[in-house]
Amino acid sequence: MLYLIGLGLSYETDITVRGLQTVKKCKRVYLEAYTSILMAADQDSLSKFYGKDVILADRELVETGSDDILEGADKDDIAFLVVGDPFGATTHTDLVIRARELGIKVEAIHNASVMNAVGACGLQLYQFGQTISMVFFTDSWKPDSFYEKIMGNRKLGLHTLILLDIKVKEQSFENMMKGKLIYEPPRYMNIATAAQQLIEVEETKKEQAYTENTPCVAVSRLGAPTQKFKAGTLKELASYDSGEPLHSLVMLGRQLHDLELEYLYEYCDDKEKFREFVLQDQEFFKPPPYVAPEEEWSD
Ligand SMILES: C[S@@+](CC[C@H](N)C(=O)[O-])C[C@H]1O[C@@H](n2cnc3c(N)ncnc32)[C@H](O)[C@@H]1O
Repeated sequence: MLYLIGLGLSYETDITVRGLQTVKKCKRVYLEAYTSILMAADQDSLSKFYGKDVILADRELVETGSDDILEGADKDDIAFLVVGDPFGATTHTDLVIRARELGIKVEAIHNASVMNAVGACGLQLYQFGQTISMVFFTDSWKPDSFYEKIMGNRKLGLHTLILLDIKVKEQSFENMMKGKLIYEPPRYMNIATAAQQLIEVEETKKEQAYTENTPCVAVSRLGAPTQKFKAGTLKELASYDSGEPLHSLVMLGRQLHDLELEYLYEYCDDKEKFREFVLQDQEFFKPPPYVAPEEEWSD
């Protein structure tokens, strides 16, 4: 059996009881180590906590070497650990499809994910539209397909959860050209970079999917002891020091409920100013007032 086990967001002890019992009985335990990190634990502390070896599974192993992970899983139990929930954000459906092809049974043991824990900032999950991902821009590569998705969400008045790039086991262009297998230190996008890149894209597109005064919420280290939220405009967050990773950003939609706004006041510098920005931003994509059709009266 292949078990996909969610680890939750921060501590080694965030695993569920059933998840832990399962890990303990598995012959091999893999830790997916490239789409997220546990902020208060690592491979060694997990290994110690479970009392068994934990094998790091990088992107290459998961995407091209999945048969190694699945070897023997028709007879033995194998665990594949995923930070958050196995089906949160980046899903591991490829691995499940491959297991099915090989006749291997699969079971998922779920846990909290950024996709639901983000509700801790006070915004209601029901009011979110499509989630988007933002990658680090380079001088020559600035992928901006997220812009249309934000536009779509904002037209419907919905909030947008923006997940930020993580770069692990990346090679520099120079080392790649020289054929040297040297990896750069891991990089995690912070809130200021994400806000600056959003502003840069709007300045290029000029379609006003949002403006630099659009209110957003910075969500840092959800579920960790140092969890923090900051509400402000994109421009304000473009110079915000968000500290250690991980971070996500939420851009507000027009349909902000009064209770959501009241909750956010706790995280902004100036309530009145923030409220003004919210009201101003709600003018975008506001549907025209309803006009009843003229009734046709016939004698
Ligand atoms: C590709 S997603 C993986 C999500 C994970 N499987 C889950 O279910 O939570 C990784 C991105 O989600 C966001 N993220 C994940 N955990 C977070 C946390 N605890 N606090 C803030 N953002 C987080 C970050 O932007 C990070 O780069």
